[in-house]
Amino acid sequence: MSNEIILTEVALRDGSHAISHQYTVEQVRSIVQSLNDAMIPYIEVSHGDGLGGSSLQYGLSKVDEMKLIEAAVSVSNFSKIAVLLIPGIGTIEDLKEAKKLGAKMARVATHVTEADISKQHIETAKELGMEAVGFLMMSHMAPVETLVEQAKLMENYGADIVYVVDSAGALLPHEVKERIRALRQTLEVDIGFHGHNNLSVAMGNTLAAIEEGATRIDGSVRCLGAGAGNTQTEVLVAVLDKMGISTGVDLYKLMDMAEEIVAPILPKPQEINRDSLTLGYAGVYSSFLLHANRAAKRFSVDSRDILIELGRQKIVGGQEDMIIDVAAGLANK
Ligand SMILES: C[C@H](O)CC(=O)C(=O)O
Ligand SMILES: [Mn+2]
Repeated sequence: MSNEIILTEVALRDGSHAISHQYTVEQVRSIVQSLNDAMIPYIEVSHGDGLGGSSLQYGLSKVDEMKLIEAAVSVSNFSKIAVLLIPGIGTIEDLKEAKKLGAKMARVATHVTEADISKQHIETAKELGMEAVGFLMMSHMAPVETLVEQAKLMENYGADIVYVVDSAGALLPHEVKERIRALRQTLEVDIGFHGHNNLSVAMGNTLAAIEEGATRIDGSVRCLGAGAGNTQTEVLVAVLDKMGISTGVDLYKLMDMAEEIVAPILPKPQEINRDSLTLGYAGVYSSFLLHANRAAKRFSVDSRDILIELGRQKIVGGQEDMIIDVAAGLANK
């Protein structure tokens, strides 16, 4: 277990799902400024579904994400700005534009069995002089051997770090352990973990990942992420400090910004309610939560039934239109 952990704050990307992609330039500026003051090493800024995500399918952004990235870069002299890119949603051109605006890290995300589509994006990120991260989403859906094989592909393409991403918040601590352990035994590069708190085990999963050798960890202040949110960054910093693990982050400053800057912009406190619990229970992509809530209202069906059916059909990111399909199907039954 390492005694140093490098954190990436994801509220300005994963949290975009929770606020229906309505971040303003002013909000991004004040959040980044205060995260920078608290010495958070990396801050991710993009549409919730990554560069190019603003669309009818995924949800329209209030403000062009390039403007948000530009604002973030303009107020951070310590923190590095990261962007998320899902090949097929975001393009190489989007990545070049983000790099031009000052983004330093590209996190290239694919479904856990589809790492091969990340090749040109990881290679381009490296050619552009960016740090490249391979981000294997919905990691609960593949056996450990497949995860290892896919992570190895990302490493071979040039990724500096490969993440196990528990997009559905469905993994339990022993499952995180076996995944991180297997990656640690196989890969040369750093291993990361990104959790969601739908089953209330994001913190336990994160600590399990760290125990097995993960050194790059994601969190969101006030759990501002999709579903019930991510591992809560300010809590994680406190817990790691108690364990003698250094993050370099100023805990009081992080607590203050969470309370005074982030809490007031939450539409409602992030909590595990029956819908977010169902995400973790059924193994459904956390960003489907608000889409399922809207579809449930529109078709007068129980959102839990929609989520359970999406889990049964193994619907993954990029198939948001299936949420409507499933809801309409349930309404017709
Ligand atoms: C596009 C997704 O929201 C990426 C992510 O944060 C996850 O899979 O979890
Ligand atoms: Mn996430």
